[in-house]
Amino acid sequence: MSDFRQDFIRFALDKQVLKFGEFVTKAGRLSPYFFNAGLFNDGASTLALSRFYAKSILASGVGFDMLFGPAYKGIILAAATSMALAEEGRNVPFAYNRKEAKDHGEGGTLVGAPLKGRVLIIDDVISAGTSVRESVELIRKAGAEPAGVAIALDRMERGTGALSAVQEVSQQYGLPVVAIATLKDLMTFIDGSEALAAHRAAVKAYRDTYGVDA
Ligand SMILES: O=P(O)(O)OC[C@H]1O[C@H](OP(=O)(O)OP(=O)(O)O)[C@H](O)[C@@H]1O
Ligand SMILES: O=C(O)c1cc(=O)[nH]c(=O)[nH]1
Repeated sequence: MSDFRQDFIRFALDKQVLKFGEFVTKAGRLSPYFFNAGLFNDGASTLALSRFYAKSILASGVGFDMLFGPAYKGIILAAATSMALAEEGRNVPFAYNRKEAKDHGEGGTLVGAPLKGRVLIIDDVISAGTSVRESVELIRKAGAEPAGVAIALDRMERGTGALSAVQEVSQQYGLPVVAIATLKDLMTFIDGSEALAAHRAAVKAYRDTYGVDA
């Protein structure tokens, strides 16, 4: 595991964004861990998070001309990541959408830079892939080209079929999905931590039941 992925897991645990316990996922599964990106909720943690996104995007080599953040959580993620990319010498425009169309002023659902060229979608997690599907439609409708999806944590678990939602998105749209860290990275981290030893068996059992191969 490259260092920034390990650092990201440590950071998410420190901020209690990543927690162990018993959580019900959107798919109704009882998960021994949960990632709540809404808890990156101050300036310092958002700055650190945005730098992790920028690192993983640049390390992936994915080509893109601008960022798109789906409402609501994607909005802050796209804005913050654009700042971290600018720090790295990549100043790219960003755009986002409103969940409900505005019927006065400039109107519509799209805000920010005009969607054009290769657009990288920035979100926290992919569960069923709904948010990505909607983003791809918006981007194509505007005459631009989806370039990929950047997320924070890939849980690497099956959707309704044999593939994970991340793999389905990749396959269906031919888009690379770039995650700062994956369940595999989390398991490597747990294996190296005595303090987390008590959670090892539950996470492994969950992966054995619902997981997909890397
Ligand atoms: O792959 P999916 O099934 O779409 O699930 C993932 C999406 O769900 C959450 O957003 P949500 O739509 O709940 O909106 P929010 O950003 O306003 O919380 C999350 O931020 C992703 O965008
Ligand atoms: O599957 C989900 O609903 C889910 C899992 C997770 O770890 N984090 C999240 O925001 N949603």
